Amino acid sequence: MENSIEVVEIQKTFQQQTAIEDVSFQVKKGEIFGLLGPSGSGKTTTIKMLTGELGQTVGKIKVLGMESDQIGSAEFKAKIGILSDNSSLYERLTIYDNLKLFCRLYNAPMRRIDAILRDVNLHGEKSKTVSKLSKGMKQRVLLAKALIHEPELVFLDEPTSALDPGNAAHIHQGLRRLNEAGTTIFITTHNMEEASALCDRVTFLNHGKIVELDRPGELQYKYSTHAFHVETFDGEQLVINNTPDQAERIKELIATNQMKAIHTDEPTLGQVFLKVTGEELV
Ligand SMILES: Nc1ncnc2c1ncn2[C@@H]1O[C@H](COP(=O)(O)OP(=O)(O)OP(=O)(O)O)[C@@H](O)[C@H]1O
Repeated sequence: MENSIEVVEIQKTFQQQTAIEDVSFQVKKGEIFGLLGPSGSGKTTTIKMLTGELGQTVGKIKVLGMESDQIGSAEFKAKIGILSDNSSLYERLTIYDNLKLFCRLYNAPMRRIDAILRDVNLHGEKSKTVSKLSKGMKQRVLLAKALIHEPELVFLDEPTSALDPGNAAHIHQGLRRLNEAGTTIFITTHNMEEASALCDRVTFLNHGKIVELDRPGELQYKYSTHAFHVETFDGEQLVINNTPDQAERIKELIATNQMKAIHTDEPTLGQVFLKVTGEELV
């Protein structure tokens, strides 16, 4: 399958400090790929290198077939969307007028505005002035701005960090629809539930290095003890190994009507991160 992003052994050093060290990965076309890591692990630095805002100190980056010398060009910018800390809006204009300006800038059809406003749950608020919006509302307008020109690849740096659970869920739905229509999505987050729910594959970044990369379900399986946690009607909590010699025990609990509940021992993605790095993802 074609790759939208190819990163080979990159390193980024700021003065004396190495922020990214020997990082390699590929993002397939049409994938939702999550870059996960705690604060300071290098997520934003990675996005900035992928979008041309920062150059890498060492290594090779290819995005949508373009190499470092073309990354950041007008042709490149027309094909990607970015939501980051640096994204900004015209505070004195309304939501609608902001999006109208960005439509003109990107040569996107004006009819996109209503559709994108519905996706970010702001259709009823389009006449409001940006300076009067809450942080979460501004974040949603910024997301609309990143997507207005229907880019084939979008970079979203913590897209739902300022949102309440209802609006985060609405954005997730919108991102899934966008992805189903063919857009590749590169997302950074330290929200493990968001990553599990959205991403086809995730990579864990810790102190600037990749420590895992796989499908969320595969990582959960890999770091599971594969035991069953059983609760009986007597209130007993049992841990039974998933091995052939333990099958009789489970059969007996069911046959004697003692089995109240049974769960597998799959860790959450956050617990996997803790197991891999010894650090909490906060
Ligand atoms: N312009 C810069 N100059 C010097 N150091 C920098 C610069 N930008 C980032 N760093 C350092 O690089 C490391 C990675 O920072 P980065 O912002 O990429 O982390 P992050 O994972 O995005 O964190 P957060 O989740 O808090 O946004 C940090 O130690 C940070 O201090």
